[in-house]
Amino acid sequence: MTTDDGWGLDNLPYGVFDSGDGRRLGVALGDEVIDVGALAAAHGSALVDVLDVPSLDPLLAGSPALWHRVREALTGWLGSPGWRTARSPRPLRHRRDAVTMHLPFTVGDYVDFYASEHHAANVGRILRPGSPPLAPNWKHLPVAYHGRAGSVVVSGTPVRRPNGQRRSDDGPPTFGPTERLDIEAEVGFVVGGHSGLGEPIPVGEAADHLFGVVLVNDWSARDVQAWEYVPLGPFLGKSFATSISAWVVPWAALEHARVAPPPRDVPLLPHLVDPGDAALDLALEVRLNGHVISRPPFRTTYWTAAQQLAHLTSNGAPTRPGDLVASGTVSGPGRDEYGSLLELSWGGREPLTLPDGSRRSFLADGDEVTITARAPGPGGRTIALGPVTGVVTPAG
Ligand SMILES: O=C(O)/C=C/C(=O)CC(=O)CC(=O)O
Ligand SMILES: [Ca+2]
Ligand SMILES: [Mg+2]
Repeated sequence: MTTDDGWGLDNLPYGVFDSGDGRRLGVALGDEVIDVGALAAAHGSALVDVLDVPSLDPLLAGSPALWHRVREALTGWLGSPGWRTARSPRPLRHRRDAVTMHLPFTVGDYVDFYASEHHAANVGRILRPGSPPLAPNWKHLPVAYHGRAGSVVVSGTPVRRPNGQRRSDDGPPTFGPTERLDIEAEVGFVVGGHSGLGEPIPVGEAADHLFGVVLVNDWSARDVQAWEYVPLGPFLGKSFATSISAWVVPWAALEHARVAPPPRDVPLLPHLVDPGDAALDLALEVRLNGHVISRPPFRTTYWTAAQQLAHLTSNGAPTRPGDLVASGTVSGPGRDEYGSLLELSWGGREPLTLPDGSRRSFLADGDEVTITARAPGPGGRTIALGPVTGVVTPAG
């Protein structure tokens, strides 16, 4: 382990691992996963109640004060010399590449935003040429739809090409394997605590409800989506699988990544005016079969997590621990900064050529997609996020 591989003490992302005898909560440190339940037990800490458990759920149900206390304790224990030899009920350390990772928390409600202006404008240009790239509402509220929590899967889960109904140019629609299977590189916010029915979260308090961040690949079947989504929005074209990284980076670890969002072009209604440093400087990288195909810069995203949470509760809708709020596809202004193949191949009209000579507009069976990210940490060090990875398997 080097001190700046992004997996140092400044990060300590949470995950659920199994080293052969069941699921346990851990944190990643270097190339190891630390059994935090065993660590808390070794210190005789009452935090075993939320750490010696098979999921992040108990911690997510707690308060920001508890999240802070846990992080302080972990940083203190793991930062003290000799921690590796502490007497513990079971091994404290496992190699990260030798354990199986599971979904780290029970996903509550899943909402998918559309917060990147570059992405939304590109999609408008590709799918609705002749109309303004952005709909009239776009700069007044963060557009979103409710997704399907039950098909959120952990990184590494194979993604089967979905069947669906597609439009046909010269006859009735057909049903079969999607021919336009796409990725969407996104950032997901993991919500903790509760906000009650009828109790909107003020934009200035939204950060108190953000436990951490995952990377998301919101796999999308573009042909199914295009045919089905008028007028109610995405349904089966996006509900077959959404992959999230196994590691949840604590919100507190991203303190040094907070930056000002892009300038707002139109005045916002008061409930959406967020604090000046509410955006995050995350540099994403998307690989297809090992080759980098895009580097989306999350800091260019127009709507922040605080605005998304304020908007989604502004009608009094409650939140629950484990809600997943995804940013929507992250695209930057550059051609090599787009977060979907729809944009990278410009609607399929300009296929990508991979270094092995093969060409792609959309995904082929056997393709592997991996998204990672890095953020600035304290002292010039970095914080690693991800990976979220998945291989496409043939339709059933
Ligand atoms: O504007 C459209 O017709 C389609 C938009 C999307 O598919 C984007 C979406 O689902 C949200 C996102 O990830 O940005
Ligand atoms: Ca999406
Ligand atoms: Mg999806």
